[in-house]
Amino acid sequence: MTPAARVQTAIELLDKVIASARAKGAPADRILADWFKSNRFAGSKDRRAIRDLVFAAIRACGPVPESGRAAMLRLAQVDGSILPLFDGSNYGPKVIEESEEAAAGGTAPDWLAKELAVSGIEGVDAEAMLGRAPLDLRVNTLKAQRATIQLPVAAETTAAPNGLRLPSGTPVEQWEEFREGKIEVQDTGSQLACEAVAAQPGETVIDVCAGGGGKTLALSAAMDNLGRVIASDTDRSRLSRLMPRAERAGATNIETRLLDPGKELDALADLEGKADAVLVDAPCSGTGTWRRNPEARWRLDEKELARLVDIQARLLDIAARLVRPGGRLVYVTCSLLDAEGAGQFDAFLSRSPDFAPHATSLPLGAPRGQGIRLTPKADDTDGFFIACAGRA
Ligand SMILES: C[S@@+](CC[C@H](N)C(=O)[O-])C[C@H]1O[C@@H](n2cnc3c(N)ncnc32)[C@H](O)[C@@H]1O
Repeated sequence: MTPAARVQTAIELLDKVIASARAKGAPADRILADWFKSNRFAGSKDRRAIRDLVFAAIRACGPVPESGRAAMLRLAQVDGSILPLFDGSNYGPKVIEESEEAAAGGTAPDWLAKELAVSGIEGVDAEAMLGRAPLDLRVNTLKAQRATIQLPVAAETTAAPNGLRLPSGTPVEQWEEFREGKIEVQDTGSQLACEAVAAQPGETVIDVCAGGGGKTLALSAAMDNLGRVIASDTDRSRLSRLMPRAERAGATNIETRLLDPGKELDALADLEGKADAVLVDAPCSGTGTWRRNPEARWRLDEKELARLVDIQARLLDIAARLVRPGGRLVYVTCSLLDAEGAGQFDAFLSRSPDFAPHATSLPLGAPRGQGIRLTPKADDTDGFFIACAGRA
């Protein structure tokens, strides 16, 4: 493909990404993967170039762009090499007309940029939310040790006790060490959220929003397979991915429970007041993960944020009932918004006289409210809010 044809293809894919974000449909990654699968004429260099163009254009636009072409014109304003490719050549984008306008830049749609600003994220902190994420691994201590594991390429250690860092795009999923369950792909922030649970061998730990089990597996490893990890979620398909992963990781103390939305406690009733620790890795806006999913900011609106804030509050109250006296509750969101983080946790503490905040000591992050916040800018991790409270 010519460079101009790659730009035109990226424009057409951006149209699909924008439409999908508006309809809350498939993410950009999936849209690209589907297109590459059904357009085999695009070689690996074309695919890489198209992918880079699509994601660079997404990052370059703040609000949802009018069209893929407007998004590419915005990228052309910040990357001079693209402008001459609007040359009207065969398969290339047509020449720019005088009346054409580029999409607006910025970090996010205005309302969201304001929410971030009142949460202390603006300027360089906001820009870093759209940087590129490294590839972080967690060495699974059920099968290997960070100090001795041999990997095909050299990796840096991270601030997480079992963490390693590689350049993004390293094909770790093809490595034998991955297939053997010695390593898991997990962002450093996510690993530190598991550290905050301080799960001990022999304990009963509930991971209320376990999803595909990224954190569940880390909890099980921390417990050396001793005790119980109960992994629950309302999403059957996510939860169904957990047990095959647990098998690969050699994690044998995990049980799963599918929850009924609105009646979550029904499937957990036998554990009321019994858990040593309950982790609520709550559904959230994901504003901390834009480095990986930059178009996620186009999916969110005020109504959706309010819906998530309500669910988080409800899940905190459910989780509180599961904690035994003397036990602990850990609240985590991969969001940088106070409404989902410090503010949400303060509100929980003020309506829960049985619970008092616990100091959380982590090697990264800065205090925010009663918890700790990790940011892409300061910590080079996904953005996270992490807080812990103990039950009297
Ligand atoms: C941030 S994700 C969890 C990620 C997971 N803990 C991990 O580390 O891979 C939030 C999860 O909450 C789940 N969820 C949404 N509503 C829920 C509810 N009412 N009860 C339990 N889980 C819920 C979602 O299905 C999603 O898997």
